[in-house]
Amino acid sequence: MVRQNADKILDVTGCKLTVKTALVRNLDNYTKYADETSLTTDFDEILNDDEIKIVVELMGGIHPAKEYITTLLKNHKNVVTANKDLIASYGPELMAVAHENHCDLMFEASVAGGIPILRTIANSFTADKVTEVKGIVNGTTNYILTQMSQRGWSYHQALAQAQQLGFAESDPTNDVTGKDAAYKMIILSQFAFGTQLDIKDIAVEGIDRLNDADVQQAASFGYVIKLLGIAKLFNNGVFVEVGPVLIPRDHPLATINNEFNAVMVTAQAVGDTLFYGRGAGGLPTANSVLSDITTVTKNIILGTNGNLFNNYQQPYIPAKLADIKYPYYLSLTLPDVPGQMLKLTQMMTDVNASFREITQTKDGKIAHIAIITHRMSKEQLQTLLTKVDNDQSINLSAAYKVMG
Ligand SMILES: NC(=O)C1=CN([C@@H]2O[C@H](COP(=O)(O)OP(=O)(O)OC[C@H]3O[C@@H](n4cnc5c(N)ncnc54)[C@H](OP(=O)(O)O)[C@@H]3O)[C@@H](O)[C@H]2O)C=CC1
Ligand SMILES: N[C@@H](CC=O)C(=O)O
Repeated sequence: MVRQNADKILDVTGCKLTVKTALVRNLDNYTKYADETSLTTDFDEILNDDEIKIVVELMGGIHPAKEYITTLLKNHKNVVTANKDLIASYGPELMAVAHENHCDLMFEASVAGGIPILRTIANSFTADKVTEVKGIVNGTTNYILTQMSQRGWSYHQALAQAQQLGFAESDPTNDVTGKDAAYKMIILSQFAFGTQLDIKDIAVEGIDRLNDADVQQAASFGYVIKLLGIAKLFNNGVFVEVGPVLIPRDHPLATINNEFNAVMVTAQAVGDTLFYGRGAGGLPTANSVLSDITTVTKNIILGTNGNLFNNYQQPYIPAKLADIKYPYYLSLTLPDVPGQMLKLTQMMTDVNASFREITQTKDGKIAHIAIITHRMSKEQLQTLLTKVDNDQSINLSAAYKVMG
């Protein structure tokens, strides 16, 4: 992209960009690039090169990326990164180092790949109050769910293909367990609400324990299951969660397939807005990296480096469990003997919850029950789940939020 769009970049920024040096671990693996850029295994070669104004970190992981970026910023190099693990965990610390050293630290590609969502929230929602950001922010899991439901692929076949296509992280554990989406939701919350959450503050569930039976059951209720990140204000308290969610079939988020991502930002004045695009893959991600690089370049020309990518900072006040309300999908099995359903109904009544839809199928002496509840608070849900957990005969396999 730097080469192909060199003229346009020159027109817009006033600079010709060149990829001068690439840091690699093993020179032998990268000889095919040796003609177009200088390769090194020595980080100091980049650090001490005064001609290099912007360093792009795309190695991933926390270490040594954090140490490299800190050293670079302290040595007045601007940094662009796509590293959500690092920014979610140490973003404010690194941004402070950038600011102190009058450097830019930008990370548009860290959330939703090719969708320019961070700069949009930072610039275009400044004067509005964002009340919710929710969406599909992991391309790998959305690709897996799509291939499983549309092509009948197995989970492992779909994951292997997502790795092959370059969507998955080098270790895909964070993708499938929801941790990658959680990191992205932490960054989105920084921009939307100004708050810095820790991954420990967030309930995170992935698709690795999702049952095909629940996908089918959700479909017969009229829903599609997607791995959704939700960051929402309830009475001004912040609630962030990642997990499988039942989305009504006709909702825009239900139609997002493959590696595509979509982020819905809701704000008081503007209402709902939806941003859609490829959330993973080399070129879409490169577009976001290049948008950061060209922004930093313009700042270098204007002498305006050192402004924070996100200026909004607020204390983190968690939402109260009693305020967080959703309908829930519950999937349970219990012995098909008289009195069991009555017991379950009593447990629901005890926590003031009620059924919106319920279906029962039988498999020998076991009854499978799928329920959609009316809206209930997280506090009610937790009490109900504890009651179910304490009952030896009832086995709960899924408790997912329902949208709408
Ligand atoms: N893939 C995607 O769609 C997206 C990725 N991202 C983020 O972008 C970053 C890169 O992702 P991706 O390209 O998929 O990851 P890969 O694992 O495919 O590539 C990482 C590269 O970094 C190199 N590397 C790792 N550690 C070092 C080191 N210590 N020194 C030098 N080189 C190193 C690896 O080299 P080697 O050949 O030696 O292994 C490899 O070439 C990650 O932070 C990821 O989360 C963000 C948005 C989308
Ligand atoms: N592994 C990530 C890549 C982009 O962030 C994903 O699948 O979304």
